[in-house]
Amino acid sequence: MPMYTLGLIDYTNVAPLTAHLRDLEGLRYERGVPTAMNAALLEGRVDLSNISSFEFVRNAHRLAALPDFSVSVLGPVYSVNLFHRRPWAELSGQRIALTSQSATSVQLLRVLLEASGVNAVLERAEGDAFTLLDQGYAGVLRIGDDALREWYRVAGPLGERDSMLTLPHQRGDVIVTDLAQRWYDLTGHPFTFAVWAYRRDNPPPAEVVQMMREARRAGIGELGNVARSRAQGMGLPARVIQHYLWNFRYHLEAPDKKGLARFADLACPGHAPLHFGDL
Ligand SMILES: C=C(O[C@@H]1C=C(C(=O)O)C=C[C@H]1O)C(=O)O
Repeated sequence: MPMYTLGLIDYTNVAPLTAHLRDLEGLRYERGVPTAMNAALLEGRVDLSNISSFEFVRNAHRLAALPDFSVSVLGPVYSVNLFHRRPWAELSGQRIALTSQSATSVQLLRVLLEASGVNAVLERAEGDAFTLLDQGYAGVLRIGDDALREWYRVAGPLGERDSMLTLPHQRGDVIVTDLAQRWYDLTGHPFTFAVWAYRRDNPPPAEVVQMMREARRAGIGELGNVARSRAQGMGLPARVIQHYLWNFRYHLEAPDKKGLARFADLACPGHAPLHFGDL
């Protein structure tokens, strides 16, 4: 195989898909946050990567996606959160801090605010949710592992016998709104955060896709081990990580595509038709 570069957004939510990726001759890996991998794919530095679904939609004229890979959820996601002190409906005219790691979640937030008639001031600002709230932001958008940890500071602890579903959404005056849950409440659809995309003129070799499918089967098949190995680095109980992981829909099924199509129309009106490869 000629040199081929596979990009990886290295968040815990993709660990079941990446834990068993193998080395193939000519294959190299490049890791980064979503906005870094979006740019790497569009600029030709990686050949195939999980990227923000919004960037896939925005560049639908030149990209295609693997037909059966996604990071989607139906209902809560736990790691794409708006942290806020005032109720959601009172965020009009208030400043909300956005992470520069995200493309999709920023657009999801815009869509959800607009759907409830809230007109907030969105600004880029880095830092953990609690620090930014203390600095005067009325809301802070966080994604990925940091968002999961900060959610647990609000919602935890989860006892051995507790269910994740009964954890609180508020501690003191800090409220956490899970954006995927809010999307579900609004539309009844799953939400697709990431797809595995490539430039249409550069489809992936079949052996790479085959290896990725084998890795996914192995990773999902031993989710408990994947959760335990990620839990240490995350500083969270393995049972929290395990629930977090099995909650994802990793196969881009028909309901996920419907949700993605709805998001595409809301976030990027006039986009080109979405193209899924026949691989
Ligand atoms: C579920 C998540 O989804 C990620 C969010 C992304 C974005 O906001 O652009 C991109 C890729 C996803 O893997 C998360 O970050 O927790």
